[in-house]
Amino acid sequence: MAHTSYSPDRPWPAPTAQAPLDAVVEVPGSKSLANRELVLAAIADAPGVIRKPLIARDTALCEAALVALGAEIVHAEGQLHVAPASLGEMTGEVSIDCGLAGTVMRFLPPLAALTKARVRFDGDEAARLRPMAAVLDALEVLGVTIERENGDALPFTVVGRGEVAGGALTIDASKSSQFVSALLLAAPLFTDGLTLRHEGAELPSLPHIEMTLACLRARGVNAQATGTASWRVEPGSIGARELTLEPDLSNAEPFLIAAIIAGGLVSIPSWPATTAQVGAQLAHLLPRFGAVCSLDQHGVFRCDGGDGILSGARPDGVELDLSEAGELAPNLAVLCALCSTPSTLRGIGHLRGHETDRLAALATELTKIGASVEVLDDGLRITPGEPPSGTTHWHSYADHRMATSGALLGLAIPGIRVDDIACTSKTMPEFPTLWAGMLSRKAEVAE
Ligand SMILES: O=C(O)C1=C[C@@H](OP(=O)(O)O)[C@@H](O)[C@H](O)C1
Ligand SMILES: C=C(OP(=O)(O)O)C(=O)O
Repeated sequence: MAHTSYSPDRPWPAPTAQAPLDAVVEVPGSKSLANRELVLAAIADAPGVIRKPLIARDTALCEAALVALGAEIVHAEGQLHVAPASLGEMTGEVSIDCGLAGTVMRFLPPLAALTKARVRFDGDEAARLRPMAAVLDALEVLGVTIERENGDALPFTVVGRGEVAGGALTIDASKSSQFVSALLLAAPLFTDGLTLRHEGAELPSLPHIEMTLACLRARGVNAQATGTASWRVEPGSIGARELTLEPDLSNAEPFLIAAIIAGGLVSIPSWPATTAQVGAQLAHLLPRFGAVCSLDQHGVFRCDGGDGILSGARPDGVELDLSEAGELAPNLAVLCALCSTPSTLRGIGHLRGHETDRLAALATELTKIGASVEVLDDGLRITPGEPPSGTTHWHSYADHRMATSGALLGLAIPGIRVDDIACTSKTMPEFPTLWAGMLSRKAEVAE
């Protein structure tokens, strides 16, 4: 897999923006769609094809896990061909590396439960801190044996019996919507399907659950929300598909925000007219910071940052509820630190269980660049300050969105060094190249 030559020992000098931008950025495929479609293709009733597949660490791990469970996956001429697994026939000892991918550690255990194998899951050191209880407890309630080595977290072994009865289940998904998605994705193969209910403080990232339902329905599965926090998936076969992956709209975010900081225009082609991706919310989130956003009939999404923050035109701070769009929060937090007045981001307490504790990480790193950050129960209060001169070491915490946040700050603040830009390979190995390409395209400045 493509990696940059930067590493924690060789920090990435984040480039500053020298002029307003005029760039077209082709963003690779959606991680969330890719790993849902990979999982569904691997348990479908016939072979399928994914065009424009995402080639990144999270998808590579998902593919390897599905192959370990018996699927056949072949990359050929920019397409991915998937021959489904016969889960019920799989026996023996299987080992699955989840890396740091939430979608792998949550989506794969219910599939493992449908095998007759012992499937051990582990991942990066940081992955062992990510919440898993709701999926593990749910599988146990459904009669699956889980051998736990670390309490509620990775590593653990799923001991499959070749079938899962399904039926009615209540879980607490307040720490991650992926618990709900994980169970819904496997539910058509449960003998009685699944009637699932969330009971808990809040339910984050609702659009990601809607994405799961949409992916299931596109394959002929009867999958519905039956209330604001309840769902029903009927048992039955999962249809095979040939599909083209949409670009990752959440990974478009740092490029679009770059236009707000540097000024000028950033365009993203192939933006879907309708989509289940939460990144579509950027169309109304970015105008809160003064951008003008539009989507034309050819599928080009444009973010016009006008003169840009670098010209001295700093937008007012914002009050945002990001409970639906938590994955957009780190890059928006950076933008808040460059505003003229304080901002509050709410609805994102669950970011403590993401790739790192993102609330703590953002507070620590933004403080280094002069902001005052208060960590709230469910978010962050960010008061902009005076950036230091000299070098600032921006720590990525192995988190791709912390790394892109550092790159964004570097546009405005000289001397930012991102310690691990290569961790963007989790969902977008091309990030450093795309970033450099974007910055090399400057707007014509009228004399
Ligand atoms: O299902 C998915 O693809 C995702 C769901 C969300 O997780 P949480 O509900 O844990 O925030 C999101 O933040 C993550 O980036 C991807
Ligand atoms: C939370 C994220 O990832 P994951 O799918 O690993 O949960 C993310 O990409 O912001």
